[in-house]
Amino acid sequence: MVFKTIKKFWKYNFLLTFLITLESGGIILSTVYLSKIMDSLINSDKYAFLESFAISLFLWLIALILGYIKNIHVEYAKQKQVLYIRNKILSSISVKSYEEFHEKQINEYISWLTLDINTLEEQCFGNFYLAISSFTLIVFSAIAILKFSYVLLIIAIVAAIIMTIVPNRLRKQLDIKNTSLSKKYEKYISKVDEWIKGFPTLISYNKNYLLKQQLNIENEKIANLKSDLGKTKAIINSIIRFLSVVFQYSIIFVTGIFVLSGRLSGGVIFSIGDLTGNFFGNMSFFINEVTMFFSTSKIIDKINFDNSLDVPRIPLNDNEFTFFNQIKIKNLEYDFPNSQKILIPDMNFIKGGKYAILGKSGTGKTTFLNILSKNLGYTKGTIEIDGQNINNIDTKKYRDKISYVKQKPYIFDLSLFDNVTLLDNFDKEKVEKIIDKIELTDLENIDSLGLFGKNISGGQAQRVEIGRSLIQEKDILLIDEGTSNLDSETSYIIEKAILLNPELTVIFVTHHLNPVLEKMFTDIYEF
Ligand SMILES: Nc1ncnc2c1ncn2[C@@H]1O[C@H](COP(=O)(O)OP(=O)(O)OP(=O)(O)O)[C@@H](O)[C@H]1O
Repeated sequence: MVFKTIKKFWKYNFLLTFLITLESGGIILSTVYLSKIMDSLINSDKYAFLESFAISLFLWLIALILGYIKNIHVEYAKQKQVLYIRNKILSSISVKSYEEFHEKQINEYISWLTLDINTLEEQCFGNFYLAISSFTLIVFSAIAILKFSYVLLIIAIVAAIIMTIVPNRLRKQLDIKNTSLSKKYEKYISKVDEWIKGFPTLISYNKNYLLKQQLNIENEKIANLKSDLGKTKAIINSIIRFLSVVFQYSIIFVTGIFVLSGRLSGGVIFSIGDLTGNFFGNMSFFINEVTMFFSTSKIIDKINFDNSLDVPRIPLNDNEFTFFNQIKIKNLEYDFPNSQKILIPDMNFIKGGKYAILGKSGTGKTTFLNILSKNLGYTKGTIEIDGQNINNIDTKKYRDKISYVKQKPYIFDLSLFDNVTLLDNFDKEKVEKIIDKIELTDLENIDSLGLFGKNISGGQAQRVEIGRSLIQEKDILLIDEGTSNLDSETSYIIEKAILLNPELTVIFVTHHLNPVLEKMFTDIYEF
């Protein structure tokens, strides 16, 4: 994904490589002029001294200006590319079905969008531009060294090869450790989320200490992994630095011999000192940067981007789906991955009918509603709507006809209005009518209901969920104990309003069937 991104933004990257190359050229050329400055001093040549001094300074200033322009654009290009990957991650999540989404822990997704993307930004893209800069400095230093003596260049090249090969095995270890740290972070976020959210429960059982105890176990694991990773990085760094010092001194030694034997002028020793410093310094930077670039670019590869291709998935059946007559459930069975089996009784739901589903806890009522709303796919038995198996109906079109009030309502950190409309453009009057119907007018002026509905009661949250499904005006309404937290008077008012809608087909899972409303149901099924 990282390479694809770099390719996609090739114009920026090409421009930056060009700027970096010019900057590096300026730096190295000014260094070459150092030997000229020294030679002019040795020869007491005033004019040559002034000329080479001015050129060297001028080249440095140019390199500084180019560096400034480059730095600004590096940040811009980095952000563009990170934004692109963020968007790709969001697309890959957005196209997931209910089942696909639940294959992973929710916090893994959060980790992709926070920790992983930050690692990419800092360590991967950051190192990419640094590596280009180091590489161009190495190449220009090599050319400059060649200008003085090919023997010196041969030593430099041999050194470069050795420095690249020696810590190779350690580099592979670094890859593995980086990937396992990223996975550990995903689990860590899950744990933090789990125990922080559960803290109010811990308080009421006087078990506050569990928060520290449980999270400290994870903290220690992360700390150990990080220090282990740091050790590997430090060893690689030290090996490269050691080799670079050895080779740098070798070159200065050989240059010294060449100067003493008259093959090179005395001033060269000054340039060669800087050039080898540049060559080996940047060689060790380059190796580190490339190592980090490759090891962190793999972090994002665990995300399956294939499903986020810009083309939409091909619908199973392109025909508009309309519900005319009846839904038939026959021999339906659901097997959970842990081999838990749910057997669902045969049922018929006629259009406009009102149905109650009763049954003991754990008998599969929620599972059935999840299958009927196409959240879960089924393999055994059939669900037919007007004779058409729902497996053959395009999921999006199917959901345009069906609303599902879940057992546990989810409230966003938005106003009541936005929570009901889910940011859709509904007519204001229509929304107000619904808010009135679910008896929540007193919440209308609150800025936000709070994350997970922390500013409202459990019963109010349930009513928001009901309002959300009613405003959509779908043909079929599934309710999973949607009024269980309401007082009997409010639940009576709301249930009655729903049951009085002649167009709506209602399938209502409940443990508290109101005896007065019982006669309004077309049929009652028992699980
Ligand atoms: N993701 C899952 N993996 C494995 N088993 C599950 C999963 N979800 C539910 N179950 C099991 O399936 C059974 C049916 O659960 P379901 O939530 O459908 O029951 P229910 O009738 O709606 O219960 P309640 O009335 O308490 O809401 C339960 O025994 C539950 O343990």
